[in-house]
Amino acid sequence: MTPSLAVPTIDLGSYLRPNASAEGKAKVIEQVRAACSEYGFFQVIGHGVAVSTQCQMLECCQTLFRLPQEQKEELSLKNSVARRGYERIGEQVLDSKALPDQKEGFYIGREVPVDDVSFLRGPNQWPDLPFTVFREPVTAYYQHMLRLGNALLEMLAIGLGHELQALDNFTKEPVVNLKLLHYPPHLSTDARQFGAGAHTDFGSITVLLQQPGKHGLQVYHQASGEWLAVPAVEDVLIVNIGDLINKWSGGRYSSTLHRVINTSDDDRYSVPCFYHGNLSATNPFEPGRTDGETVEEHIRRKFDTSYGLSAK
Ligand SMILES: O=C(O)CCC(=O)C(=O)O
Ligand SMILES: [Fe+2]
Repeated sequence: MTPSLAVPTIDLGSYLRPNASAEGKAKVIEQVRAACSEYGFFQVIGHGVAVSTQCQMLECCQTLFRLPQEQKEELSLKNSVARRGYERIGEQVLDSKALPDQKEGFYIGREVPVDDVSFLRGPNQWPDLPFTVFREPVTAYYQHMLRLGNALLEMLAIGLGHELQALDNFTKEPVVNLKLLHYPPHLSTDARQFGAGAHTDFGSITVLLQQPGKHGLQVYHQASGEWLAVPAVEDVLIVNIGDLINKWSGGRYSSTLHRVINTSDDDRYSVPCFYHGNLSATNPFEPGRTDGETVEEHIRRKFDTSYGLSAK
């Protein structure tokens, strides 16, 4: 691997701080713009999420995935119109040329009343764990992701030369989903086996929390043709562009291939947060240009393919 190549690290403090100067904000926006066009990925510090909040979120992963298998299966996402709940190992195929993913997952999103259920909107399937052990810390982390996601979208929009009002419809009641993930130790010697096969993310942006020291994420760098390892470091979150922003930015922001091989000899937990946006929104940046597909149509297609619900 070329030693100088690495996914850039950006300190968001100069943008997010309440008294941030216009100059400080402009610098962050430019760093984000440059990272999104070359890598489609960046590492963030100064994001405002306390280390203790991150640790609690990762502990929730461990507690959840250690529940008996049948208890997890009872919460299967297949029983949920809103697509909340449990995905067993091998249930998702992110790369159709690879073997099924060696990971189990659990989707949690905004809690919507039972009488208003539709695709990606509805109640969560909470596991039978004490409120303070699971639901409370997960909900607290979710609120942070919502705030950070909205701020990142502002930076992206400004970097593309748009007014913040462009985001108004798109960020109204947005669909934002956490996915708790568990990768068991990687034992297979088959080169087609990954924890998560090579894929681009479906939605707008993803903010990823990794368990410190449990490395495994690799990002494809188009210009050099190399897979770059992104280390799992305490208090560093990873941000990447999804297919929607790639399409809506006319390819100026790249939604980059990435994959996971758990290289840690141990269980690996991670929590991506997928910011999809308002389900009925279309391209907020250049309405009328691109295909007019709504967020809902796009995400439904991607979901159905990767869970084998429709012809590939
Ligand atoms: O677990 C990770 O580090 C990344 C997971 C991922 O890329 C995904 O779920 O889309
Ligand atoms: Fe991903």
